Amino acid sequence: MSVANKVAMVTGAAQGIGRAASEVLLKNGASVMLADMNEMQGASTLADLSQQFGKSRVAFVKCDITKQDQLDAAFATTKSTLGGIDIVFNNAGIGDEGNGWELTVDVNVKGTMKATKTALDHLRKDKGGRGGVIVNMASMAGLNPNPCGPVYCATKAAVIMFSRCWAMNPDVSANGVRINVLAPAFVDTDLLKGLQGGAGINRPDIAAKMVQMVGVMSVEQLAEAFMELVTDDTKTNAVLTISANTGKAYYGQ
Ligand SMILES: NC(=O)C1=CN([C@@H]2O[C@H](COP(=O)(O)OP(=O)(O)OC[C@H]3O[C@@H](n4cnc5c(N)ncnc54)[C@H](O)[C@@H]3O)[C@@H](O)[C@H]2O)C=CC1
Ligand SMILES: CCCCC/C=C\C=C\C(=O)C/C=C\C/C=C\CCCC(=O)O
Repeated sequence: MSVANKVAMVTGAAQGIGRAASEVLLKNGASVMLADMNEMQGASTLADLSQQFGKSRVAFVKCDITKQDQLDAAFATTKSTLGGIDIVFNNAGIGDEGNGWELTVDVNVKGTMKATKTALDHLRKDKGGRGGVIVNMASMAGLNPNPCGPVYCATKAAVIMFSRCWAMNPDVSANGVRINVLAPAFVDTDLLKGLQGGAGINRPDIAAKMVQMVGVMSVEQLAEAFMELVTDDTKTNAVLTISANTGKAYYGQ
């Protein structure tokens, strides 16, 4: 599927991987709603991307994915501002193993689940949508256990299983929706800088060794992998792993 003239909504789009994915969608002719809870960073990213791609194809909506009313409003605004919705990248996520561990569960698990269910309500043809594709952001940490982030790893494992169960539901495929998962290892973003700073994780010394051993990818590499899951119509219920040292591989294939 070509993304030209399609409409996408990307959560966590104000920076990092979400911003890079939004940029590549725009480069390939899509319109993009940048959804993020960080209004200040969102406004700055919107200003940059509007300058590059024009004001008519990109917009920002404040959306905390843990809040159902904000998700409902974000989807409604996407449709009214950009003329529909075809692609949803549920990318927003955090990693805090310390005092904020429950928020990690709320954002990564409950937020992603809420956003997926809301996306299905807007994309499914039997619900008035026009079909499309949902990509949910997990992590290789959801497939490979490590001692640094038990909560984070568990949340990403939940994202993988939740997404795969929905993807294989015949009511989803029969109504034109594909669901895929992106599961990267380390990427050069603020989230990784937090990990490298040792904030909110267990055994930062082990985490530092893992990062050194596995290597770090650019956000552009992630944007390219995301586009593969969006544009390849044969991909549904696919979990694309990607890491600096081993490259891309489809889990279980
Ligand atoms: N950076 C890495 O090494 C890896 C990141 N990931 C995943 O990629 C996704 C994006 O992470 P990065 O770009 O690295 O992080 P980042 O910290 O640079 O960007 C995350 C964005 O999500 C937004 N966000 C956080 N909580 C939110 C909420 N409740 N509602 C809406 N927006 C929210 C933030 O404001 C921020 O703009 C996350 O799900 C993360 O777990 C997965 C594997 C590796
Ligand atoms: C681990 C604590 C989480 C803190 C959040 C910060 C960064 C998140 C990074 C990731 O999601 C990637 C994490 C782990 C990668 C897991 C395994 C790497 C193995 C890769 C390989 O074998 O090539």
